[in-house]
Amino acid sequence: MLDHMAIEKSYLLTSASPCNGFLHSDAMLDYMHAMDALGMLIFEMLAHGLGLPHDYFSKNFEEKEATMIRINRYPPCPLPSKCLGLGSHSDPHTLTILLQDEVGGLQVLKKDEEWVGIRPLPNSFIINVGDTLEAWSNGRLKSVVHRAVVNKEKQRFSIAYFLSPASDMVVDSPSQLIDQEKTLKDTFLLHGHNSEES
Ligand SMILES: O=C(O)CCC(=O)C(=O)O
Ligand SMILES: [Fe+2]
Repeated sequence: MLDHMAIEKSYLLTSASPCNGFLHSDAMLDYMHAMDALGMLIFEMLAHGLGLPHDYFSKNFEEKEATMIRINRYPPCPLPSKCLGLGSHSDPHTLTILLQDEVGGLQVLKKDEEWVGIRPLPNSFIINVGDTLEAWSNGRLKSVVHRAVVNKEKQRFSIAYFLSPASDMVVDSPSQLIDQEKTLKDTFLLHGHNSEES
């Protein structure tokens, strides 16, 4: 079952992570399959909202060799302002489905360059549009810049599932999303933020 999935594990700040048992487990594979299904549903809703055929995005995700999962662990830090949790970045993929625990630490950069904390909500996912989907939608969907900060008391976990189409697929904006105001050139004007992570 693993052969069509690329699994990347990343333990931030430590290599002694209690996540080890989860990797390669049935629970992990079940989780990834559930995220694939949720991702396709979201793609269909986005396509509908953009006036595109319902499978416009989702039909490109048969190949999953570039889709990956990452488990992030952020240990507590006595001097949080001096610690790098996960630095400022946008996700380069299409969609990120992020599950975070109750600790909190995710922040999003608003247009006015202010960082705002994303309060954890029980039983919920955070869905990020990535750079590839921003380009694919000719800039209609925005890839958001975000980071994760740490705190003094509690360790924090998050699980990020990054959906990607086949790695050799040419991402081309549909003609329905190109007009006088949104010329195709805009597609390539992705914000210059660093996508060093993910
Ligand atoms: O841990 C978080 O809340 C953010 C994780 C993230 O942005 C990532 O893994 O790309
Ligand atoms: Fe991210």
